[in-house]
Amino acid sequence: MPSPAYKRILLKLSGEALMGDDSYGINRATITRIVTEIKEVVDLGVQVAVVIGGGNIFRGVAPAAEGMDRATADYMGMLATVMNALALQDAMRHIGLVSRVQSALNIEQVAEPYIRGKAIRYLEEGRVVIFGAGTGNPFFTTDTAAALRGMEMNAEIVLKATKVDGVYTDDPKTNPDAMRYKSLSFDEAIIKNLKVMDATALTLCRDQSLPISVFSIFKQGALKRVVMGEDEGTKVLP
Ligand SMILES: Nc1ncnc2c1ncn2[C@@H]1O[C@H](COP(=O)(O)OP(=O)(O)OP(=O)(O)O)[C@@H](O)[C@H]1O
Ligand SMILES: O=c1ccn([C@@H]2O[C@H](COP(=O)(O)O)[C@@H](O)[C@H]2O)c(=O)[nH]1
Repeated sequence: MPSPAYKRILLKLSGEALMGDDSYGINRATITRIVTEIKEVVDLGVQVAVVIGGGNIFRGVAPAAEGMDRATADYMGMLATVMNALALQDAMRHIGLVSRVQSALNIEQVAEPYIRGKAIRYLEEGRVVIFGAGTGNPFFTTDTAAALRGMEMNAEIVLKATKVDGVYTDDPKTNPDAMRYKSLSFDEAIIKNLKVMDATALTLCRDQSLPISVFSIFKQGALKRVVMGEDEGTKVLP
């Protein structure tokens, strides 16, 4: 029986992926499928830390945020990720997966604060740690939070589970001729401005030699295939 390629991963889950076919919010069947896939890799002995995005909730209120002070809108976005983190934890509990939510914003009646040592301890105990509220700072994204927490957790790789099945030469949603990379370097992704992940996140990962794997969360079994080191999605490498 082949063993997983990684002992500890940082999984960045797209907030929008939780919508399933709905136009906003959290789709129950979709979140259940996603946590079931996470459980499969936890059952292989892989330590899993999760950073969750907020696009499914935040983009729904985006029209109201128009013209709003940027930092205020960003705090709203971070709170949206806390809601997703709680929903994810609840869905995990339903399938018998034990997790802990840590928030980068102090909201202690709702979630424990982010404490690096405690998070690492949870991972060593086989618990999934879900990081909410991104980095806790406006003007950043949850991709950057994934890079940051990935480094802090000493994860071997950041897995970006998103709506597309890899990094393309151009945005595949707007350019049907875009071609998918099997792998590419951080420098290439940054220089060509391939917007699948923001430049701050890419630069952080490059500087710390933390590889990234981009794959589709809609593709059944893709997470497990990436964890097993199989050919799936795109790898961004130092
Ligand atoms: N060169 C590219 N290759 C692949 N995807 C690209 C590229 N350029 C732009 N994209 C777009 O980037 C999107 C993924 O990044 P995005 O930040 O929007 O999502 P996310 O971080 O997964 O979600 P969320 O913000 O909801 O958490 C894809 O849906 C795709 O349309
Ligand atoms: O560190 C962070 C992370 C997020 N935000 C805000 O939240 C939303 C939702 O995050 P996504 O990465 O787009 O899923 C984001 O648009 C920011 O407004 C933040 O300010 N700081």
